[in-house]
Amino acid sequence: MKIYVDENMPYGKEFFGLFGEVISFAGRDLSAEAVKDADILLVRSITNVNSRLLALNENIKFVGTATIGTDHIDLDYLKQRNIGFSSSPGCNKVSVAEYVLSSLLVLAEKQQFNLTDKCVAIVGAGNTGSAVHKVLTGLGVNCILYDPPLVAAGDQRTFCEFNDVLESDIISLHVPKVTSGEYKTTHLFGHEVLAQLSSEQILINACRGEVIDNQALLTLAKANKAPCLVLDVWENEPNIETQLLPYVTLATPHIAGYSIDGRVRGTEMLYQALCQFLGEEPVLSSRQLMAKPSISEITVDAPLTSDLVKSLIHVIYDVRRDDALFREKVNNANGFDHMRKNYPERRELSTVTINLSDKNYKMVNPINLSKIGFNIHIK
Ligand SMILES: NC(=O)c1ccc[n+]([C@@H]2O[C@H](COP(=O)([O-])OP(=O)(O)OC[C@H]3O[C@@H](n4cnc5c(N)ncnc54)[C@H](O)[C@@H]3O)[C@@H](O)[C@H]2O)c1
Ligand SMILES: O=C(O)[C@H](O)[C@H](O)COP(=O)(O)O
Repeated sequence: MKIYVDENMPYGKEFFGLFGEVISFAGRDLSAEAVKDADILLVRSITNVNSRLLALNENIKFVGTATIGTDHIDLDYLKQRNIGFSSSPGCNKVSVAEYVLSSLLVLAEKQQFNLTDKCVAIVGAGNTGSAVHKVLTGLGVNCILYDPPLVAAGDQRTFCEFNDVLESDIISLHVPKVTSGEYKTTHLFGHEVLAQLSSEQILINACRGEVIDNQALLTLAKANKAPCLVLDVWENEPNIETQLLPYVTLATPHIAGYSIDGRVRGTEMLYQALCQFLGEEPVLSSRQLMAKPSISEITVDAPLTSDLVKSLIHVIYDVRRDDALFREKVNNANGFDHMRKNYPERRELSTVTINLSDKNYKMVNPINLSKIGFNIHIK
């Protein structure tokens, strides 16, 4: 069996080599000719899988994407051809939440505000939106949720209206790319909506670039009328509108979900889905493959103030590293993809145990370190 696996899928050879010959490929330039003899095709978000890519292939049985988003896959076409499919829902939701958390801590420090005085509107309350909700409420931050499809589906949580979103101090976007229909998300934040926001507000996009009209944003930014921006995703990646960069406070090349834990989880979820598709029992897990994190324990001997909690989070992940690297590399040839391909190791907070005394832990109310993601060991 020939299994074509994107070269940026960690442990792809280890997991998928168990089924047959693994052929790795660069995701952006995959051609129909190159995959014409694939039995299994495993991609990331940068490969469009459609009738054009699979036109020369008569054997393909299964397509998988090690990502949450599926907007690069023509699911109707796969169904028509009876090709099995799996994505990796939720694989990197914690990584995205930790990206948002780090970004807000950086902005609170830079602009000298207290996050617990702010209201965060989470647009899209699925896997990533809910993970963002969990970490922020773990810090004691007030959040509201906006998600009309979930309201229509009977989700019992409390949801707000779009007007409430526009009035929030901070807006964080977590919707899929949907190009048509009642719940269309492309240019959900177009000129008219963006023009209603003020420079006092913060707008974070860590879902898909097309959810914000980047040209409208640039026009408003040039007129000093844009909100404070955190952009991980952009229209037309990797050929993004670089004129936007000076107006973006934290800018990164679509790496919010790039903790190694999240990326490996994506591969492992595909492995499990493929085992199920082929009727085989899984024999390998990421635990057997992944290295121990370089920091696995931190001992805290003082009362946990919010400043100390911020330092703990930033020891593990500080988005300023990625923002600096991006600004340094973005104008090089293939700068956007180069940084994604060579992304420095980043672990999730759950790989770290915080040792602290019962007395010091009680001091952190209303901060809940476990909800934020750390393991806690009370001495
Ligand atoms: N930057 C990154 O690295 C990164 C990582 C993971 C996911 N993503 C993107 O984030 C998206 C969301 O991921 P998820 O795991 O939360 O997906 P999900 O499917 O679990 O949740 C998406 C939610 O958005 C809601 N939604 C859909 N249309 C909406 C609309 N018009 N208005 C408000 N809500 C709407 C859905 O009802 C759903 O609850 C993915 O589709 C992917 O594109 C980006
Ligand atoms: O949808 C997702 O899971 C994310 O956008 C994912 O992190 C994108 O990473 P890529 O597949 O482009 O490497």
